[in-house]
Amino acid sequence: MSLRLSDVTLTYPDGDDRVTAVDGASLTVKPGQVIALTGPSGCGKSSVLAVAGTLIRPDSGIVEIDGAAVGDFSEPERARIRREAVGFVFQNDNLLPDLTALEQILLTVHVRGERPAKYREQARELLDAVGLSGQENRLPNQLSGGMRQRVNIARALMGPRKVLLIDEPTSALDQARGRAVVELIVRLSRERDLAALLVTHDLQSLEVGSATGADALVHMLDGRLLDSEVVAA
Ligand SMILES: Nc1ncnc2c1ncn2[C@@H]1O[C@H](COP(=O)(O)OP(=O)(O)OP(=O)(O)O)[C@@H](O)[C@H]1O
Repeated sequence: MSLRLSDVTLTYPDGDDRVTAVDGASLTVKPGQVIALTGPSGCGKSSVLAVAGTLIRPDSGIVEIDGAAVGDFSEPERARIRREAVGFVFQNDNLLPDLTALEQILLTVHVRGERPAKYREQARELLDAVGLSGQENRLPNQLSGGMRQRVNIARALMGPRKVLLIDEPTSALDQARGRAVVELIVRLSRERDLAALLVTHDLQSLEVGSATGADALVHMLDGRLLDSEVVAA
């Protein structure tokens, strides 16, 4: 199992009190599977991603990445898992204005303390995989919104990834481009055996249960995960 949350609860301080953002959530995402998570603003979707990606320790419950219970890990070990095994795609592409598409991807290698030169070919292959071959020397302001999001996705895939966590990837895109980005995430997750958890309000782009769409849609309300609509075998 690549990503498993078991009875996870997360609270945040709220004045003298605490607010419950995630309330006993359990979820399994298998390798090659894309599970979409949806629900009203403030229901806890981003908090689920943060816990799943080891950015926040939950109050209780177990988070397993590739079979390892990461709650037992020290902070440096959790940081290593985050750098190596987990790819994040956020709503805004967060690309650095002075770096080319290829350099954006190689930056993740640099951050891991490795020599980027060794990974140039792999970074080029990733740009090919997201449909950006020939665009590697472009700066962000020379790319469209959809292309920037593709660089963002390629960057999240650099390294020995097991889990892909995606927060509202289509919010800055029109519907056709949004659908293409979801299709891309689904295709790459299946090809690379990644467990992908995708938060979105954009239900139209998901095409749940179709060949190119998410495998299942899980609704969230007040910190709780409700039944999923379609669950792939
Ligand atoms: N750092 C924080 N400190 C205190 N409360 C927080 C913090 N982050 C989130 N919350 C609260 O936790 C709850 C869940 O927030 P979260 O951002 O996970 O929801 P969401 O479903 O992702 O919302 P949105 O769709 O608007 O991004 C909300 O009540 C929110 O106000």
